[in-house]
Amino acid sequence: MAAQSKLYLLPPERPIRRILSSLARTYLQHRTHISRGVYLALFATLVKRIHDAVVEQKAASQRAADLRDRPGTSSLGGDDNGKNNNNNNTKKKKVEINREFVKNLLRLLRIVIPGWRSKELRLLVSHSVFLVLRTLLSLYVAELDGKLVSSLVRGKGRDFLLGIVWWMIVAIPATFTNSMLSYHQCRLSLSYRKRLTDYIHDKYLSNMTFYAISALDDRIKNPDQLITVDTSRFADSLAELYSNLAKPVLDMAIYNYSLSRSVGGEGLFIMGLLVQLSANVMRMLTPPFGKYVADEARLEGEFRFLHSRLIDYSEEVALYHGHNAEKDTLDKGYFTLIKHVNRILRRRLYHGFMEDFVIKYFWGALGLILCSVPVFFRIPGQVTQTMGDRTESFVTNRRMLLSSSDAFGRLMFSYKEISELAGHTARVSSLLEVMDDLAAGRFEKKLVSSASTEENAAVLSGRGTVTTSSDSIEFREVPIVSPNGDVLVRRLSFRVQRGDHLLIVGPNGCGKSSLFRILGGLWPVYGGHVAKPPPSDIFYIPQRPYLSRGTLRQQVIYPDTLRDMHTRNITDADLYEILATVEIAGVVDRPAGWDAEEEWRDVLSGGQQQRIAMARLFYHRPKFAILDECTSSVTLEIERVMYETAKRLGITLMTVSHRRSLWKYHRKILQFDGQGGYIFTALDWERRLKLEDEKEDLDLQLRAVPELQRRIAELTAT
Ligand SMILES: Nc1ncnc2c1ncn2[C@@H]1O[C@H](COP(=O)(O)OP(=O)(O)OP(=O)(O)O)[C@@H](O)[C@H]1O
Repeated sequence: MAAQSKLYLLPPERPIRRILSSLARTYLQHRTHISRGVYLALFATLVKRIHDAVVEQKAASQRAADLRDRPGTSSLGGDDNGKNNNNNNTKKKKVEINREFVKNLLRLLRIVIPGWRSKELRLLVSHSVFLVLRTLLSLYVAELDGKLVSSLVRGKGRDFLLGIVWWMIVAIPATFTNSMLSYHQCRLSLSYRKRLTDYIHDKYLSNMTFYAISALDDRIKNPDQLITVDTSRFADSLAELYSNLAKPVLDMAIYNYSLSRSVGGEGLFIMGLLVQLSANVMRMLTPPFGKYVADEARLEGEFRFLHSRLIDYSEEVALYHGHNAEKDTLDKGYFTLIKHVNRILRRRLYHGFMEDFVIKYFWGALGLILCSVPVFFRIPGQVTQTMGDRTESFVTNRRMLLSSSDAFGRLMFSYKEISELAGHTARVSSLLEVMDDLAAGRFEKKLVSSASTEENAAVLSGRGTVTTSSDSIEFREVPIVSPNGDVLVRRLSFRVQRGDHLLIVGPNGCGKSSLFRILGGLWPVYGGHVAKPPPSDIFYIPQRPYLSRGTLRQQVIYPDTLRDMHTRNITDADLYEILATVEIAGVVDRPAGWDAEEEWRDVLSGGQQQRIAMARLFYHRPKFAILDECTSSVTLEIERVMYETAKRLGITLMTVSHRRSLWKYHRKILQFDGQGGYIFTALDWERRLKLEDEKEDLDLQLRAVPELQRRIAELTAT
């Protein structure tokens, strides 16, 4: 053993060499104990770091909980009786590889890999099997390479040829493994995306989150981009990272083990330290790529939104000849995006330069030094004598080292990839977090200055109640408050029973539509009590009717499906009759009839769209209908037909309109003055019309007075 542990230094004459030689001898005598000590120390450091991290994580969670529980920073309730969160200090989150990232990533991982028996885990396992297979094959190829070169150096043609045959045979499983690896990566990415999209869709389309996210909250500007693009990028990045991390880690472990056997564990350890040191320096100099990625995704989303806005309003913009103004807006959006992308490119350039220098050249030199160890030093337990053996060991070691340093390089590069994953994780997590907050009734919106007055703040801190089993609609002392804290009406009280057709009037922006948003459960109730029938008994028709994607039939029965229609025993002939009532049955005469699919918003005129919306009301026959300026584009005759049919079907109408022609269909009136006041009373429409006519006459006469005075003055002067 002592003889084996002898280290030969060439040449060992000088005193310093002698000291080194005796030190080496002492080391070799106690080699096992020293190694155990070093490994134990490393293990203790690792345990301590993990313990510190856990303690700090707990403290951070406690701090976050304290902040959330503090009065004034969170709101109560959900759906109908929540209230606004007045916390305007929207946190600017840093995108970094920190505990927050790990926490978010773990949450997303639980979504994309929901359990031990999930398809995703099975895919990961088989992916890992192929990863191990590939590393083992590469190891075998490294040894084969060494043997081939050794046979060449020794001039053994038969061995060489045999080696080549093996080389070709190994190529078959090797190439298959490579293809399977990329196949698994793509499958994993797709599965992750599907899981995440399903999860987000479930949340986004429940509790009216899709409405609240844009109307009641300021934090997410473009949920469409987050759901479509960022989710996909996160899935790609996660699937890619697994192979980019798992493979190099595995490679490094296996290659380093094999290398340590031929070049000695000490050399490898020292080299590992040097590499770690330089890696730390590199990490410190690495720009925050995660934040850059998140910012780029946000800017891209904003730029896309500007384009989709132009498409939505193309007709209006074209009629205004607003293309130059729109071009300015688009150019500005694009410029901001490109400026950011250019900044990232420049950072990548400097970073790439540093990375290449350290990884390829500095670590390459270290590798060569390491490979030379068996040539200049005798490693305990190794017998290296002939030129052929030395060549074989050098070639094998060099190949393994190249693979190992390539693996380490990839691990280093993967720091950048992890940063980018942190960016995608932050984006997707922010969406999930906001959706959770909205579901719990916590909103963050910039408030108007008037919201901070004492009186308004008192209104905003209140909380109302809602019941959904009433046969009438009643507001009892309910404040009308816009999402940004503007108190439009302090206490509104009225009651509409079935048959009490209600007309709502008032100046623009006084809160007429807001009343319906509160009634529909879109806005929170800050006080008083709202009693209403269940949602299925109230139907809403806006001024600009919503036309969904799908067939003509689906436009009339929306949001019912074909199956719902059949359950209700309604046929196409019934639908035709409904369309005939509002004089729009002609649309069915298209070639595909009821099954015609078009972008209905573009192919129907404004008036036709309003008629379809009215037909929808007659199909559903609810107990109450909210008609928000929904006849503004149709003739008085069609309007008459619409109102009379609705009343005949027993629908109680709540109309917002400035048209006098509609007064006669209503019994009650709710009149806002635009200053926060209102009158709720019976509507004697004939008397009211007469009074309005009289008032208009007097107004006209009053307007003529200055002209008459001027004329009298002229006549007096002459
Ligand atoms: N999502 C929103 N976020 C913030 N403020 C809003 C929102 N929707 C409406 N408001 C504000 O609430 C106020 C009342 O709006 P509302 O739509 O109820 O007016 P309206 O009386 O129906 O007016 P009009 O006759 O013009 O339709 C307006 O000042 C408007 O700016």
